[in-house]
Amino acid sequence: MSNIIEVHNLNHNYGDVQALCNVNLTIKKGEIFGLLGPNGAGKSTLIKSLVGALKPTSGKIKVNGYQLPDQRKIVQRFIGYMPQNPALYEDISVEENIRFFARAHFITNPEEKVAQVIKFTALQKKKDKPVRTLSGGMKQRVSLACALVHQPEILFLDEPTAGIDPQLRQTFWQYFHELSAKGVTIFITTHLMDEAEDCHRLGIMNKGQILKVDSVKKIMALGQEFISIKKNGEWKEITPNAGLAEALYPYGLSTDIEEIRIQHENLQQIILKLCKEGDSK
Ligand SMILES: Nc1ncnc2c1ncn2[C@@H]1O[C@H](COP(=O)(O)OP(=O)(O)OP(=O)(O)O)[C@@H](O)[C@H]1O
Repeated sequence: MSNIIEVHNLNHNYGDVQALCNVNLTIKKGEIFGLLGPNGAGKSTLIKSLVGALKPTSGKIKVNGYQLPDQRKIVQRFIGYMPQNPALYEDISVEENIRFFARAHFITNPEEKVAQVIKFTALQKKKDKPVRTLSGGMKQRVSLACALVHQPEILFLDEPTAGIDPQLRQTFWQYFHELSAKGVTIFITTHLMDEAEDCHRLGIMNKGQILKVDSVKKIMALGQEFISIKKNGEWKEITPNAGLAEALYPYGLSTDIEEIRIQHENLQQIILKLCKEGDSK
């Protein structure tokens, strides 16, 4: 798969705050890439730089071969961006909002595309309602429809499912997988670990730096195993340094061992560990 996004030595300062420190990253065409990290890690700043909304302090960004921010007018034609807070016109209808975004992209057959995206995001029943009358989750759905109406090749989603119910989250992820299967590249930030596990690759960010980029499987493999053994009604925790068999050997297989539980560190714990390791460097 070819690289659709290339970031070299990217830095961004807001006055004294260094929000991005020497970020290097490549994103492959058609992948779902998840960017994770604690609050203030720099995720939104990176997304805003990648959509051409922020001028970097230094470094290079290439999206589909075009340089940012200089060629942002061209880049913005084939990318979609769903910001963290929906940027919608509250007093006009759902359909008029989507039409506005369609016209802003000068697409051919705007009415056809508006109708298609309303159907895709299942907004038919709400299309005539003013946005201000919608719930937060519905507004997120409209925001997604606006980001999709010009059929972008790359979709940037900044916490698209924050504050929405599990059913709608599932629907959104169904859309993301459908789009990815059609070759759309998806760059997403999330704090939700089940969503992160649905991505093809993950980037872990902290304090403006990318600490790790790898497949979900390889990042999960960084986790440790913990063994809990219940003997005579009491639990004892052991952390195997070598193999499982070696860790269990001293306990034998006697009948007074009532239960053995083996747990693997979860993604959240692995991310926290990577951030802590990064802090101590
Ligand atoms: N407009 C701004 N002016 C000054 N500092 C800013 C601005 N926007 C962000 N920052 C700072 O830059 C750093 C990175 O912020 P950013 O919003 O990119 O983080 P984030 O990882 O997206 O956080 P969150 O998970 O809370 O959305 C933080 O220290 C933040 O306070």
